[in-house]
Amino acid sequence: MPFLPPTTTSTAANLYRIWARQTVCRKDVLARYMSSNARPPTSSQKRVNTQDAEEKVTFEAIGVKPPIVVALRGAFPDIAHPTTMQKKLIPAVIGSQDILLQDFTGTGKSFGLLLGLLSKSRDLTYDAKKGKAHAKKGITTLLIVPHRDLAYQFLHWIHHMITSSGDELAPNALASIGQVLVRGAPPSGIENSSPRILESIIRPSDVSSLVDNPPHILIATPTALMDVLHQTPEALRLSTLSTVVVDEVDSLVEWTPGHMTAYTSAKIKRKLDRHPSQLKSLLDVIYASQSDTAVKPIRKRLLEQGVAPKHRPQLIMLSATMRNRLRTAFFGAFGWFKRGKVLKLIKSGSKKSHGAHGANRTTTHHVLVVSKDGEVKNIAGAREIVASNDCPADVSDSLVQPIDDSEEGDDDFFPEDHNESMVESDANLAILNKSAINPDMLNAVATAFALDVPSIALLVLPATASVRRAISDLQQIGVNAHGLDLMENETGRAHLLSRSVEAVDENPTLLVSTLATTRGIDLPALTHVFILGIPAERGGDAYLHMAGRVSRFGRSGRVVTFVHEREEETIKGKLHVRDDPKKMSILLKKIDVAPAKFEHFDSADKLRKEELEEAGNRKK
Ligand SMILES: Nc1ncnc2c1ncn2[C@@H]1O[C@H](COP(=O)(O)OP(=O)(O)OP(=O)(O)O)[C@@H](O)[C@H]1O
Repeated sequence: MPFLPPTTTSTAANLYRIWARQTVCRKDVLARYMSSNARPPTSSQKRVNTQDAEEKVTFEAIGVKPPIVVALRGAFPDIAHPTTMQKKLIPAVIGSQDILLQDFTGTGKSFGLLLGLLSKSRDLTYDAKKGKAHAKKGITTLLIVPHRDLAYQFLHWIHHMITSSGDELAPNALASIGQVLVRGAPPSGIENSSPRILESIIRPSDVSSLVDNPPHILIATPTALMDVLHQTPEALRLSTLSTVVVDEVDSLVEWTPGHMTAYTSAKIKRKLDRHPSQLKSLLDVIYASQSDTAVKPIRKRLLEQGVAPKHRPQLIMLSATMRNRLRTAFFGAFGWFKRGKVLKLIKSGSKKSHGAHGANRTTTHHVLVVSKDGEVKNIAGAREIVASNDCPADVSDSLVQPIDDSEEGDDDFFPEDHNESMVESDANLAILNKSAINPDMLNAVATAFALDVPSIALLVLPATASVRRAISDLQQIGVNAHGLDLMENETGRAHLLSRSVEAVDENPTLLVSTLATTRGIDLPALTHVFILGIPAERGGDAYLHMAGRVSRFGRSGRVVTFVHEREEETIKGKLHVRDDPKKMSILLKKIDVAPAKFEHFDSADKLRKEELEEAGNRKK
């Protein structure tokens, strides 16, 4: 639905404000994004470019197979050279060494990983003990992801590469390279996908294509994999695996947080032992040592059936955020990695392109405070934006370095609940059960969206909110809102391959999601992330992942968080204070981010009145 001047009076003031100000400002907005994303290279970029040219580093030179390079050039012409990190990552992926990779969001970890995986030998498995490779037929790589949209994104990248020559794919051609295994009923919007994509997405209840046509790479969520392991383990044939990858690994494992009493720590450990995460159960089957009695029975059964791996497959784990304690646990408590045998590619914390904690310097961060009567203001202390000639972050200067164990931070957190499907299966029930969002907050988002977004933005809701309901509420006030759900929703999918902001969209799109389904998602044309409320649990890491959907690979972007104003309430004579602006300030400080003023809400009333009058005059 396009923005139209409203005719009713109930929310007319707000709607008019959105519509009118959209007309006034959005052309200027585009100009800003176009210029910020098309700046001349900095001296450091020139230096890196010259260095790369001198070294003549090509994807072929680091081991990517020639047909993959041809497909890459056809599908992604702007991806010309590997980055510094990819130069180390790709050869190691193609080889057989275990890898632990931590680098900033949007630096090409997942993409580089995929190029390496596609270049791995299909029919060989490496026996580290004998130092020999064996011929085999089966799944080569298990690529484990936290949610189905990320699985879909990987499949989409593969599909785009192999179809870029324009040739129609033969049946099963994509499925023999990559298949996606996820839970849930096939989403209703999926039928608009290519038939090759459709036949490559399977459910645990029907894994016949895994048996008939085992893919080179199986992309799956841990829950779906465990379903298959319980029901039809022979379909997975873990014995043929040469590599297991866990993307966004810190979102999939649970571990005992620090800074607590021995008693509490032991209690949590007991709980985690009783109810391990799906990923832990799965990796224990593949990597547990023979002495581990807890997992021995399952392994024994699978070994008897000939479906458990006899030899240890290569293990690769990656994420933009991995705390020290977790990395240490991979070697110690979990025992999945062996000390001294892992290639550790760990971000350097370069303050030039990223803050100490990894927030991208080409992102502008804003916090808007919404009062009880719907007034929206910048958070106290927000700095003025100074027009800057700073260039976009040079992804090459996020250097990979040996592990630095001095970055101990606040890791008192537990993993969130991973909901594979963003859109609830029973919509009505979900709408009733999940909490509605304060209309003033949604109005504030709609206003910021209308004023500042040229083409596409992402709204991330708290885990407790109903995505469907928010979409419906936003649509009612004229916002072109859709679920991010890439399988379900063609609107989101359409943006997977758009490379940049090219025009003011007459009717910009607002994609709506929760944190659990935004990790790792790459929508190159995205310029804005709107976050509703303070990121709960692991606040800093959660914020970095949400904010990391923009400013990817040197682009720029804006992140706007909406919080309620400070509230005080006296209950039974006791004063209760909820100070979200203060909490947000503390969170941003921890990750080395200083909020800037969102200019449209600056000295609010005066500016707004002037702009509205101007818009009104133009309309007459
Ligand atoms: N060598 C390259 N040259 C230019 N662009 C690249 C290169 N490698 C990757 N990209 C682009 O960078 C973007 C981000 O890639 P990717 O999703 O792999 O990042 P990531 O580090 O995995 O991010 P996240 O931590 O959010 O998962 C993609 O649009 C991809 O096409």
